[in-house]
Amino acid sequence: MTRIVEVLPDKGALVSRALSLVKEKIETAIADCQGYCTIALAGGSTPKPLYEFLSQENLPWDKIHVFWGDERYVRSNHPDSNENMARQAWLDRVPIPPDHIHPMPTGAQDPQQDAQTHETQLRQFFGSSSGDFPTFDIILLGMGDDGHTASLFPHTEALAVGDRLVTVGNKDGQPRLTFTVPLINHARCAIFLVAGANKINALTQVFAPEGDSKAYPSRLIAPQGELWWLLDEAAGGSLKS
Ligand SMILES: O=C(O)[C@H](O)[C@@H](O)[C@H](O)[C@H](O)COP(=O)(O)O
Repeated sequence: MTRIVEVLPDKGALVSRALSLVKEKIETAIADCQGYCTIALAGGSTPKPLYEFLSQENLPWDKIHVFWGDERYVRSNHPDSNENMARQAWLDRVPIPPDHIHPMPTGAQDPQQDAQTHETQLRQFFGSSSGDFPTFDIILLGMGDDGHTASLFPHTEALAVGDRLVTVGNKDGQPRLTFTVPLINHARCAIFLVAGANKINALTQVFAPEGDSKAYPSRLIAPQGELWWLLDEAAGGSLKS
């Protein structure tokens, strides 16, 4: 794993840097790999402006496949849905083929069943048999002020799932669907976008040489390729010293 940390002056600069990096990684994936790019999106508030900027780009949309690294267990038209946010901010505004958009299913009223369904969908897309882990070109991640990422929350069972691609996360008793740690760690490139002073403590714990990964699950993220941390000064300024 190669870790790159960039601290940007403010959130606007972070989003601009993220745009240039994501565009670069998309173009590299299309050129270097299989002729298309697979990108998994993060939810939450930080990446939304990035998605809005991506909607204004002229990218080879027919060579891009979009997935989500986690999803709240709500209908896709719910205001809390990560799919809904990304479609409104980006995907509904560009000519990406509809079958290039691969949302996590949440309609079975059974999170375990939907997690298994998406696992099957991923394995079919990547042609990967059970036991191995497909490689996403890009996985975008946020980090909560508790150190969670995707829907891998502190001290939950999802952190220990090592034989699946998708599992059920748990936030305060509410189910979510999430990529597992090993799936994220098989990525060519994982990119954290973290902004705001409320993330200082969690970042300090995640970057500490020693620490409790169960308490700060973002410590578990170590992709086989590149791990990028794009931070604003408010969140990551103290890490520079
Ligand atoms: O579904 C989600 O909410 C995200 O996947 C989650 O992991 C998010 O990235 C963090 O909670 C940070 O959220 P903010 O970007 O809003 O701080």
